[in-house]
Amino acid sequence: MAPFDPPRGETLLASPALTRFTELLGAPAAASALDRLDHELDWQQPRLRLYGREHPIPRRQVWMGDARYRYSGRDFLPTPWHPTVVAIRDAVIQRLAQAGHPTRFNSVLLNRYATGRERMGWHSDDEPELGPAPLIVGVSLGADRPLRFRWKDRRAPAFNVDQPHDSLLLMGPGTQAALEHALLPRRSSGLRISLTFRWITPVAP
Ligand SMILES: O=C(O)CCC(=O)C(=O)O
Ligand SMILES: [Fe+2]
Repeated sequence: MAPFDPPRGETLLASPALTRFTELLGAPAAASALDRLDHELDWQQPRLRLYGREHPIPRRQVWMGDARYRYSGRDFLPTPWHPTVVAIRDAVIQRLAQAGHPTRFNSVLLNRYATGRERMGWHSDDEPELGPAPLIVGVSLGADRPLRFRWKDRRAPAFNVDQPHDSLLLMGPGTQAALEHALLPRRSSGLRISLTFRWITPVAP
């Protein structure tokens, strides 16, 4: 496969699959999605316990979708789907289907980074309710902040993946088992909103 075959995306890593697609929504729709999400969502800044002390997370977030989820040992009820998020979700599903990855999502974590100081620390999205080999898709709107990856077994150097406005990054099965990722602080950067779509195994009520 050519390194950049637009319908199939740009292969950044073959195994596990890390694939980037650009121009997901198109310029006018992407600009209005960024603006609507920024203004219409009830952005939260929960406090999390870390090494025995509580800190507000260094960004804002909204959990959205159909499935209850557990985070830091607590159960949360997600916010109902916002129409802009439904439109983005459906564009993601369509783009991935064209690329040969039929998939579905029942939840999304939206992250809002107001400035380059806001960030997300090293982690893998490997909670049990995501299943053994989840497929997770991140959509980026606004400032281009690279996602940094590092191998858990240090088999190769860490690397950055650029996440331009209106792009989609597919983290295929096996990514969370082999790699961690982080959104590190940047000296100067404007507003960025990311949406990471997942399938959470529904828990019995
Ligand atoms: O904002 C980003 O690009 C990273 C988000 C992320 O890793 C997550 O939501 O789990
Ligand atoms: Fe993540």
